[in-house]
Amino acid sequence: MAKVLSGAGLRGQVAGKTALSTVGKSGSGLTYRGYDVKDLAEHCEFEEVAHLILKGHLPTQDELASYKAALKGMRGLPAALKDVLERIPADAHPMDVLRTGCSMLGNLEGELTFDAQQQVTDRMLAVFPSIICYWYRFSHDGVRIDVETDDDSIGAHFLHLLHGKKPSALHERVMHVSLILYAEHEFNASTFTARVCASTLSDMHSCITGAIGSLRGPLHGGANEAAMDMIERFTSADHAEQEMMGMLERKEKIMGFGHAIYSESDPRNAIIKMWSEKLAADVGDTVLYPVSVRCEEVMWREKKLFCNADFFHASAYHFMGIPTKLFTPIFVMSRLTGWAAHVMEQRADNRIIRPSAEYVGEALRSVTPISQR
Ligand SMILES: CC(=O)SCCNC(=O)CCNC(=O)[C@H](O)C(C)(C)COP(=O)(O)OP(=O)(O)OC[C@H]1O[C@@H](n2cnc3c(N)ncnc32)[C@H](O)[C@@H]1OP(=O)(O)O
Ligand SMILES: O=C([O-])CC(=O)C(=O)O
Repeated sequence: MAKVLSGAGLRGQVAGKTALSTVGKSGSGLTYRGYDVKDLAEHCEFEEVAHLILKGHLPTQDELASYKAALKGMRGLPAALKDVLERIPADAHPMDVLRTGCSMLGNLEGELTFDAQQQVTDRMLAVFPSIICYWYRFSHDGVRIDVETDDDSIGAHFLHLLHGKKPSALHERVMHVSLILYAEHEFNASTFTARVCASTLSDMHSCITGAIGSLRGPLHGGANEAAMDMIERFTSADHAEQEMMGMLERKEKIMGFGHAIYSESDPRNAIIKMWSEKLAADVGDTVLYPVSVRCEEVMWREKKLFCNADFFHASAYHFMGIPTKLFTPIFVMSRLTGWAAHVMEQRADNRIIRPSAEYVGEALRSVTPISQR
């Protein structure tokens, strides 16, 4: 049964055109430029998908090699950006760090004309893992890390900087899958933020900085972090069930479940769940994965609510030793591709986005002089 899309939150209203992805179309849950996300997650590396989304086609072997080499060469941080990152306290939220980092990059290496849009996007793609890990390691471990690794991929670069050693092949593969799953999703809240900003003919860094702010909230990208905070409180599957029933009775919102567009499942869930199970076996987990599975069962049985892309990302990232507060920044490292491609698409056929409001305030009245109020 299709979800009824109407009501508040602009639900069900077409707000523009896109050739980038389809969300919730029957027969293919999610496609990027016509390719099923399942197919992409099975056969591709994230950089191939980034190339597809940003440059319009899946790369050849040579194109991929030169794209990766170009990205590898752009991982370094300007000194002024390092200075800024070193001043941000350890208890800041990493999403705020990334928002500031992106904005500062716009001051140092601004997009002077739209001809530079691909170049500034590639630079952000290469440097976001460096920004987040440089700040994290400096503020938490007191070390100034060298961010210019020779890792083959963005995901491996991130894990290498975070843990100080090259990741295993399994972890690198999971990062590819995760970044592919998060890369693009039509007119979600953060992408729409980016498009609204783009429609004023603003610069790429402003569009992306705004989108990071929208992704941060727990109703959107922040749900992977919120889901982890919840599941790590549960000591067993039975305990999870008992607590979930209480939360449902109290009508609490349970993060990582439900979706604005999908009605019965999020096609990304089965994929990340399968990798979470593999990682659980790899680390010998006997609690977190069974807890997560029970949460999924209870929510479906009680409310017909299903896991969205965020829920099994929580356990998967945890099994790879990633601190919970870095979960949503990983989403940014990936969704940047979708955001930037939407900015480019908006610019290519632009009209300022400016809807109307239904006025529900006071009728016309006159101002009483301040002495008489
Ligand atoms: C990658 C992503 O951004 S995916 C989304 C990540 N966000 C989350 O996981 C946060 C939790 N989920 C939610 O808050 C919502 O499901 C959203 C924001 C994703 C979608 O919101 P909406 O489209 O407004 O949800 P929808 O209209 O389907 O809600 C129907 C009912 O189910 C309830 N519901 C929806 N999701 C949940 C949930 N996770 N837990 C409990 N109840 C829920 C709603 O409160 C609503 O109840 P009501 O009719 O009594 O008011
Ligand atoms: O589409 C949405 O509303 C949220 C979502 O799943 C995403 O942005 O990946």
